[in-house]
Amino acid sequence: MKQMNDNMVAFIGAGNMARCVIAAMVKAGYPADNIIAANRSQPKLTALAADFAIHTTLDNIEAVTKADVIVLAVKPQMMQDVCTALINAAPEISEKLFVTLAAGITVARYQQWLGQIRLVRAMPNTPSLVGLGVTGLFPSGCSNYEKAFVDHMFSGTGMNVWLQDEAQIDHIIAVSGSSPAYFFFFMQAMQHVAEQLGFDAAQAKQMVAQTALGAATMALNSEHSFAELRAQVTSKGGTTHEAVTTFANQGLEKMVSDAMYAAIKRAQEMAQTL
Ligand SMILES: NC(=O)C1=CN([C@@H]2O[C@H](COP(=O)(O)OP(=O)(O)OC[C@H]3O[C@@H](n4cnc5c(N)ncnc54)[C@H](OP(=O)(O)O)[C@@H]3O)[C@@H](O)[C@H]2O)C=CC1
Ligand SMILES: O=C(O)[C@@H]1CCC=N1
Repeated sequence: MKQMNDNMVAFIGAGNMARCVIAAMVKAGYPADNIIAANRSQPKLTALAADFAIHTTLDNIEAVTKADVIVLAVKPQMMQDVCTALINAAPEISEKLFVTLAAGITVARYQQWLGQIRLVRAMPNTPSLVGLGVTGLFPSGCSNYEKAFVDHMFSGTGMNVWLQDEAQIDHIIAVSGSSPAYFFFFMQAMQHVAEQLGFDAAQAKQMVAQTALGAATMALNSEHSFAELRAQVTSKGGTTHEAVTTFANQGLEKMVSDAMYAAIKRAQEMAQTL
């Protein structure tokens, strides 16, 4: 068995999420020399090589042939074509460990395309880029060493959550995979109003992001529930009460619930159709 950091990890697809995971791995001390990224076009590879000194190639087959661990990081709609091309060109890769980042593609589907592979479905999120992500992990057919390796591989992304049931991957998409976008949307709306109120764009963005960071840091370091932390801000008869009541009256909780269930429904639909 190799030492963990001696495994060669190949990313197939070098887009947003691959970059986030690679950044987290390298920052956590994974040797850049043992990471290779393949992409169908050059620009993102050039940037990854410049930023992290990893190996890169335009040839997916070259990457998987060199790898011990193959990370599938293309869009779900591309996945079947990519997997089929890989297995046809290099059937021996079915003995390697696979990790997939894709939403909405089940273990059963990968097995149709690639055979009885050992696979971890991973669901990271973009804050992995700064080591403050959450990654859901669901293993299928893996050894304890392989699970330990994947845990190690994602340790720099932030927080790993191992899942017992494949359906929970769709749930973690709603809770943490997609949710950075919810917070960015909320912050975008706040920035817009801050600008209407006369703050310049850069200042408004910084004030909103700093407040979000402060609130999240308080919550992470506090025993209090979100409701209790909210109560600490909300003076009786004061300004916060008016703002929060406006959210409540306009159905914020239902809107959040509807949005999260819509994300889950979409993942389930993708699992039926891809
Ligand atoms: N973004 C996110 O927040 C999250 C994404 N995911 C999952 O991660 C996966 C990737 O998403 P994301 O990084 O956002 O998508 P991107 O579009 O940013 O990245 C996909 C990359 O795949 C490349 N690509 C496409 N076809 C091929 C091919 N045949 N061979 C090699 N490379 C190819 C694209 O190249 P090119 O540059 O030429 O287009 C692109 O760089 C998805 O399956 C998604 O479900 C999971 C969790 C969170
Ligand atoms: O939007 C998507 O489908 C991907 C999966 C989770 C975040 N982005």
